Amino acid sequence: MPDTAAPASSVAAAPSAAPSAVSSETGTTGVAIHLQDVTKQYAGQARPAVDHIDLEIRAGEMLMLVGPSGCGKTTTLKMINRLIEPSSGRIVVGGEDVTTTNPDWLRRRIGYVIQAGGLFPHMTVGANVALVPGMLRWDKARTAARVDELLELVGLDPATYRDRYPRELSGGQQQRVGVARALAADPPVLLMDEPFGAVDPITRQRLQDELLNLQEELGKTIVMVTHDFDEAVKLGDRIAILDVGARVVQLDTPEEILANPAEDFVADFIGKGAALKTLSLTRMSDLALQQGTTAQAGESGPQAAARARQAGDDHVAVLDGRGRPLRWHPADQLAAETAISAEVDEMLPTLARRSTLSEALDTMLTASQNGVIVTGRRDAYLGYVTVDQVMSHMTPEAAGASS
Ligand SMILES: Nc1ncnc2c1ncn2[C@@H]1O[C@H](COP(=O)(O)OP(=O)(O)OP(=O)(O)O)[C@@H](O)[C@H]1O
Repeated sequence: MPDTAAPASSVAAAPSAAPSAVSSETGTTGVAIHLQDVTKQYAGQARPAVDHIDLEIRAGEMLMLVGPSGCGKTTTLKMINRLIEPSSGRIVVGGEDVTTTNPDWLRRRIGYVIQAGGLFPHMTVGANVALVPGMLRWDKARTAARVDELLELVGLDPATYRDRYPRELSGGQQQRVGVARALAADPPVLLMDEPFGAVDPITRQRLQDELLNLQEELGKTIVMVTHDFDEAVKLGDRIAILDVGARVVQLDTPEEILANPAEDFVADFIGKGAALKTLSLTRMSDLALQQGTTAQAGESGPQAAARARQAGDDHVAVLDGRGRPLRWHPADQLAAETAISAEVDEMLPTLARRSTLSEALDTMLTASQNGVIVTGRRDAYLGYVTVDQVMSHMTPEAAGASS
């Protein structure tokens, strides 16, 4: 992957009239992208890196590009925002032929995220996120509000992180800032080139979950290059499997690719574990969530305890003011708290509703808990599932049926 840092003009987003808020009501949602007979011939290379590719990416979908090293994934991705100029063919984004568009303008309409966030080390987190608003000449107040809103959106407390430098953040936090920066001007399209390639497996899983939750809220069109087929299965609405010259060997849902690989090439690529991987296709959202009793920090303990007793629950999920889970608390102990404390259990096992059942089992085993909390948009509590629910879903009789 011939990539190091993103040039300033490639970091993100939308035309100057873009709305300033990211929310399901006002946010810009995805648009379709169509690569029509696109070829890239690099100078001095015997064969085109991308050879007459035709690819339709649907509005609002997350499309994963996978394939062997050097098959042209990154070249295909970068032609969409013209970081690489196609040699021939047409690329249509949101109904508009962008092959003739001013590339700078185009790159502001298309968010771009690379490994480790591609942050500028000499700029604070806030300044990194404010890059595109700066280019679009937003005024100070609007930019500052937007920076805080985006940091919040990607799960970083603005007051804590806004003035830090990238070196003062973990890899996962840097990656979140990279996503915030790419979303700054609310672009309809996000291009992601191995965004989670540089982080450890646990952080990677968390970032994937966060991206799924974020995407549920934002509905962008996301095109992502990954080396990791499991990541493609987990995140992709559809997966494009490419061979040399970016030949599209199969373009379909993860379920369909695993069940019916189009060619021996695909079967080899997805590996012998395909049958097992189908287990990873069942998501938490396929299970009936248990609602449980919830209580908000600050409210009366005895009242919450009484609600739990009435519902027959011996534990209560304590939530913060935004509905995010803080901890599990034994109901009988709550009865002694006049106002329920906002104490956080750092080890509380939580998963996004689009996480897979194998991840749920992993999480429960790691935390030695027999249940896991399921969160949705902005990490808000949705309910929980128990280890028994997960196990019963994994028995052969349950395959194909939803509980
Ligand atoms: N700037 C360049 N000049 C010449 N050849 C290049 C250039 N960039 C990429 N290539 C070649 O084009 C082909 C496709 O490269 P590309 O980076 O798109 O593949 P990829 O599938 O993303 O690879 P990887 O998975 O290893 O990142 C490779 O053979 C590569 O060597």
